[in-house]
Amino acid sequence: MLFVVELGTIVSLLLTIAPGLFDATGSRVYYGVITALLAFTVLFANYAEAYAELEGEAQADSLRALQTETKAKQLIEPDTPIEEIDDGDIEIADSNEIEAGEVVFVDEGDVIPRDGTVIEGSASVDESAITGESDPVIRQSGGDRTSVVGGTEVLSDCLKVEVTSEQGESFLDEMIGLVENAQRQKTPNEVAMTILLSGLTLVFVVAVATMFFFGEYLASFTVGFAGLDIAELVALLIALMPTTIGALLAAIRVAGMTRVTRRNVIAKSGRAVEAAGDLDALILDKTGTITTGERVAQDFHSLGDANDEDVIRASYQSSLFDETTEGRSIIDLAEKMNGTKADGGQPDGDAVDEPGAAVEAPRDVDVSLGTESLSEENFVPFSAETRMSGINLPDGTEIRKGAVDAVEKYADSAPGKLRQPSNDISESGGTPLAVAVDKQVVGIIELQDELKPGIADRIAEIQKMGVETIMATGDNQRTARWVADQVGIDEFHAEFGPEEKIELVEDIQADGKLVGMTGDGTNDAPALAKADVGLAMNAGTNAAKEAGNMVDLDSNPSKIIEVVGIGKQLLMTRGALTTFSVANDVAKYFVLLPAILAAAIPGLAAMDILNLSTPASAVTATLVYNAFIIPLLIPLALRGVDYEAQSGAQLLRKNLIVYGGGGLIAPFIFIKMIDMLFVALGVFQ
Ligand SMILES: Nc1ncnc2c1ncn2[C@@H]1O[C@H](COP(=O)(O)OP(=O)(O)OP(=O)(O)O)[C@@H](O)[C@H]1O
Ligand SMILES: [K+]
Ligand SMILES: [Mg+2]
Repeated sequence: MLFVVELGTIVSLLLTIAPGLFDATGSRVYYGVITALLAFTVLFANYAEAYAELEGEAQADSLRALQTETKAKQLIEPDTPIEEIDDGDIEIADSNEIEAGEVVFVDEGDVIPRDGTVIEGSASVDESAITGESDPVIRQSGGDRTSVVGGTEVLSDCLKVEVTSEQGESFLDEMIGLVENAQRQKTPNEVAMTILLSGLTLVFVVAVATMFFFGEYLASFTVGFAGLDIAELVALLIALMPTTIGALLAAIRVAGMTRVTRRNVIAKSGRAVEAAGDLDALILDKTGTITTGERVAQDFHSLGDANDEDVIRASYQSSLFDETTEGRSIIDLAEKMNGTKADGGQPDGDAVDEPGAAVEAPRDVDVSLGTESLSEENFVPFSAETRMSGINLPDGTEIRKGAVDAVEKYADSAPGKLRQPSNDISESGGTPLAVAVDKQVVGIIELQDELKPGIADRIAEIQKMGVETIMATGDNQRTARWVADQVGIDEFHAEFGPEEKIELVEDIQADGKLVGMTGDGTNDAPALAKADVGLAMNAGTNAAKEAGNMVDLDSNPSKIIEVVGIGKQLLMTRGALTTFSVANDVAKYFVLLPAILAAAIPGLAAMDILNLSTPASAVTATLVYNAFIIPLLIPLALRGVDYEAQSGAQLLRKNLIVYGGGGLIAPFIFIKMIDMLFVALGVFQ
């Protein structure tokens, strides 16, 4: 399209130099003015594109500024336990010399040399360099918070990190490349739109060319009419072409991506942002997305012949090497209860973590937690597939804890009483974990989580946008139902492992729908990769970050709700400006046609509702409007049209009225005003 405008500019430039060319009759000044206005159109359209590229460079530069060179403490013997590491075990190296697979020690105050996975330790890390968020975050081995980003600083405690990326291939390097690329790359919708615009352009070229020959034909028998003016026909062609939207497409895309980046989300492609705006369904997991994810042990319940001590001891032992949030909290609670008497919380001499610390349910227990002989080799880590974790004691005793249905299947016998207490826990939104010793269920651990503040409102907002909300959780049916009811989610699936999550994504896609999903775990990675919008958490695992097409640097899974809003706004802005642009073109047609053809067909004067001073003034005023509307609309393209959560049909209607109606009227008003200005200034008289 821009090419046609450029050609038109050349034609009118030729006329300016040699006004007699192509039998034209206008003055050199007139053609000069037309040439200048066409050149401005080209300039403004290029400016909008160039702006898009500059913005991409600026974003890439700000990411580049985060890359720092530091010293790394390489571990000579990677297996050295973290608490035994001293100066003799480390070798200082430049961070750029470290290779993937090597293990480094990062102490309090050190900068993490490169991206990696925490393999031992738990520390608070200042990630403000990449997230801008000043609150430190916890990074720890095991669970879903294992990934660390090079350039961030350990504030307290220390970590053993296995480096996962080669020099120049870190998360940031990759993001820089993606951001630079994404700014230039057209999205599939944009490509489709460009093809449509090119098609329209072709139709207009043919139509206007036909008009020229029609003019020649009229001239052959009309006295005093020498044919249509070539420069005026070029002006008509360019006024008719949807130049406005063509020029603004790139700026609209970049503005959308910039808005996403400002929310601390890195979108790997414009396509991802656009897809977010078109989502039909959104899959959210429960723990950590709808709830805070701080699923903490509150109480132990014994069942059958077992007593509280048995349950606490078994829970404690099975959690000793369990580095998940749940596992750590079980250890905390068991240590608190051990040595806390019901009569006043007096410690009785055994190991007490925080003397006098508030305990939810003080018990009269004194458990020998019996951990002396346990070692990590006997530990059975939690997995989302088994939904259990545990330990095998040296004497052969097997202890398992996990989701009630999973433990029931695993155990030989479950006391009949198991159902009632676990249902009670679930029906208040808690998660019961059944504990089994030698395949006999001995009790239940009560975990409690909290809903994220404001989550119900955010879900309602998504639903208002016409997006179906689906919760898929590994937790049990009752807990899932309770949470789903609390937050008003449309549909929920419980007891879902990673396989079922992928199948769910595929099932929805099979209906031709676009699906979004958030996740952080290695187990979410396949489903994240499958989803049309996969928002991975920066704090999550590296597998998830690679699989998703967006990464949230703040690791806030409900951020996808904002991304959906931004995507919708992007699509709406594009829709609104397209409507406006096309309506403009229709209006310009009715201004120009009578002006250009009046000499040939006097009857057309009736169409000239604006009653413009002269045909030359009409052509010039239209071209002024056509060129300057582009820079005038750049701010709107960048800011985005006002947006509120509404269904697609409502939005479409509003769009048509505001931007379609406005687009029809605006040219008439402005062109008339420019014409009046010309009259006042005495031009074209
Ligand atoms: N450390 C653990 N040891 C044993 N069982 C666990 C542990 N953590 C969680 N579980 C049980 O396994 C179930 C499945 O966990 P998973 O992480 O797949 O899903 P979730 O965290 O409950 O839910 P979501 O999919 O919404 O994040 C949990 O609901 C819980 O019953
Ligand atoms: K136009
Ligand atoms: Mg989980």
